[in-house]
Amino acid sequence: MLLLRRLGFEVRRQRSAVPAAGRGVVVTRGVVPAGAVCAWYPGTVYLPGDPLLLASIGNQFVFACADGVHVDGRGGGLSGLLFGSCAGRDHMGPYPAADRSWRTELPANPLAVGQFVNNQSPGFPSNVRYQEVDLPAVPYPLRRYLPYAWYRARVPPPMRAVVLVAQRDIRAGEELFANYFTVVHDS
Ligand SMILES: C[S@@+](CC[C@H](N)C(=O)[O-])C[C@H]1O[C@@H](n2cnc3c(N)ncnc32)[C@H](O)[C@@H]1O
Repeated sequence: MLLLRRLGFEVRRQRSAVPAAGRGVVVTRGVVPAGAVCAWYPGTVYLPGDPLLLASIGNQFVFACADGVHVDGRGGGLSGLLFGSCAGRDHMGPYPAADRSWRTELPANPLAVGQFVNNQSPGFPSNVRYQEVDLPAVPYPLRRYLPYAWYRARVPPPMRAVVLVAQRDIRAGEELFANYFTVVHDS
């Protein structure tokens, strides 16, 4: 409801319209205007060379950025444990280092569901695109809202984020589809 009031739309995980594709992300209310950020792709962020092999086994949620950085958006299993561990390691005094709730069915940031956006396919053309964003130094009191943790300790800013941007107006009832092989990088 808050999302609808603030942004004019709401997105949720739901069964995909694509047969056998599992769940996807659907606009459930309002309209996502063209150019709006409509989801975040959360996860543990791996720099090139970081050991992702074990966490990537059977994992459909590893997002490869154009520069060799990877975001592991799987909320369960080893991936989920690693995210919790890295976020716990980076906790600073009273300030959580990250929003850990994206791994649950009720993420505190309702936009942190981008890892469930399905790939375009015949009859289901893409209506969103991935955009990599390098966030400048985020003050500690605000990091609790970010669904990201570095795998590696003590990585200086910027923090990598991946968001999904609407390519056109997307109306209630429509599912979000991306092209898994197209990424835009902005610093
Ligand atoms: C990042 S996950 C997306 C969320 C996934 N649908 C789920 O329910 O967990 C990517 C996986 O979703 C499925 N998927 C995505 N797009 C698809 C499509 N167009 N057709 C069939 N399966 C798809 C594939 O199994 C793929 O490996």
